Amino acid sequence: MAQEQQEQKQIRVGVLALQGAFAEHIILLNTLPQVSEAVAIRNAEEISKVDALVIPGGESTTMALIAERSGFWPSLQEFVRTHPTWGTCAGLILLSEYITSGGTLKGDQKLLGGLGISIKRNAFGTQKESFEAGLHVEGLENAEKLFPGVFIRAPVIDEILKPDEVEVVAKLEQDYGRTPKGTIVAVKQGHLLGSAFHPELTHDNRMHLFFVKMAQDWIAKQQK
Ligand SMILES: NC(=O)CC[C@H](N)C(=O)O
Repeated sequence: MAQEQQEQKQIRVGVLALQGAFAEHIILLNTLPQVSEAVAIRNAEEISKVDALVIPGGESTTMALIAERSGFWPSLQEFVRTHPTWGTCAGLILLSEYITSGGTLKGDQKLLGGLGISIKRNAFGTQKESFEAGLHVEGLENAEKLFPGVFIRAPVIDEILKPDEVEVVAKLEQDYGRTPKGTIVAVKQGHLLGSAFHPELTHDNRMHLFFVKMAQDWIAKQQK
């Protein structure tokens, strides 16, 4: 196993830099020996040169609008369909198949899709109601040490639409306002990872390591 991991090639990771907290992701990714370089991605040419992508937190509607107006949307969507991608917060929203509002499926926000989940935006309230919660993340290095989950106008995953394919990797461990303990806040499906919280706003790079290893494993499998 250790041998196998050593043989894995370093990967070049892009961070979507249309809007939001992309700089912080680049800094954390660049701390990992598994990453040859982490770079900002703003167009089709730049995305064609990376092995994996992170879509940061920010404003999902703004990111979609910028990508669409600049003509980047189709290649962004194609990349997400075919390469390891991790969405955090607004990024998780963009990777979802559906957005729910009051329990009804709504299809009016432009989404990249790929994760068989439905999502509820701004589920915890406003910016002022941001909070930090210790999380157990399935498969994280030193998993017994809680991961500091930073939630800012965060979405929640309110339904798993494809239970055979989607793996839950983190849940809230206590109630937060109207959002109950047990609410799903991170999932994995094939080459896609999504988290409602912001690991880039911590000094803990274990979620970044988790994604990069998942991406390396997935890429290695495709080449077999
Ligand atoms: N911190 C965030 O990324 C907030 C996400 C934002 N509420 C959205 O809907 O896109």
